Amino acid sequence: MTARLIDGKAAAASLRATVAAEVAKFRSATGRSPGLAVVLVGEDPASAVYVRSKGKATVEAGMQSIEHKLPADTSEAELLALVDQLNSDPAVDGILVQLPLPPQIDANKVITRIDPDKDVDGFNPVNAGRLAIGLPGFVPCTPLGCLKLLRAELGDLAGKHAVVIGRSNIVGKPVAMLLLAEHCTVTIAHSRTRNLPAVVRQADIVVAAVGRPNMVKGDWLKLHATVIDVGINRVEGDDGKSRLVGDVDFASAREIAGAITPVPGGVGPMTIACLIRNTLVSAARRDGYQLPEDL
Ligand SMILES: Nc1nc(=O)c2c([nH]1)NC[C@@H]1CN(c3ccc(C(=O)N[C@@H](CCC(=O)O)C(=O)O)cc3)C=[N+]21
Repeated sequence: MTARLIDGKAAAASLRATVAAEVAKFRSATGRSPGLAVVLVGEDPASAVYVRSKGKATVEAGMQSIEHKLPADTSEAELLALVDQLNSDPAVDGILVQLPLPPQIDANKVITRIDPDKDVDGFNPVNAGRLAIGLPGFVPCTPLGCLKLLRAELGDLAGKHAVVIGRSNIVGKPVAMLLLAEHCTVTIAHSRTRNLPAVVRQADIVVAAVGRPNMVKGDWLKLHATVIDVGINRVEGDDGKSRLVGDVDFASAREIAGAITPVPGGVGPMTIACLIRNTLVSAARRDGYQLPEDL
């Protein structure tokens, strides 16, 4: 039997509709709209596409989108000054500085400068620390999207063995922290892991976030494992056209997995839905407004 497809596009549409309904209530209660500031430095075409879809999702949810496009030669000091200005702007509830940044700018410095209580990306060290020790804060959007898909698919995750492949600060580490908080047994595998297929074969849940096209093969999987593919790799197909593939070899994996996310249409759309979710959560916290617990 082939795996169930986990429809991230549908789950994202549903989360976005829920957020939009809550934004409408927030607006009538407080008289203002949540605001998300997105900062793009330079003109990397992929980043420009993402920033556009974030802006569109923000407006569709009834929130205010504040876009700052800066030239590629912007200095670190100029970007830090903009972050300071957004930190102190009461209309701004969320700040996202699109990564990657040009080489003259130290991304860690910029991320650290964002007010942790406006850090809807959850990349500031304060929010990474809050997640690690179980305090409320902002959880990075892609990991949160993965968790929401897993909960919808599996329900309670307690006791499941999750193998996270990849240890980045933006996906691997935070997704591992979230799964640990859900009482999973968590293994973090990476490029130096020995006998990766044997490690992955132990997993009830596989989260692949390494950025290597089609790396995880079907015969690495335990029968009926749940597979979350975070990879978004642009590759050239047999027809010479470019297409998106994940970190999981979808064709072989779907024959063994119990459920699997496609690429595109899996985790990606959830990332954006969670961004607008985090922005609403930020606005609500800043105004002392009560949202439903399970948003
Ligand atoms: N500060 C910061 N925060 C981010 O969250 C952030 C970032 N920088 N830099 C770039 C990555 C990438 N990212 C994606 C968002 C949506 C899709 C998405 O919607 N993907 C669609 C298709 C996209 C397509 O067709 O190109 C899908 O997978 O179905 C993918 C990737 C957010 N990022």
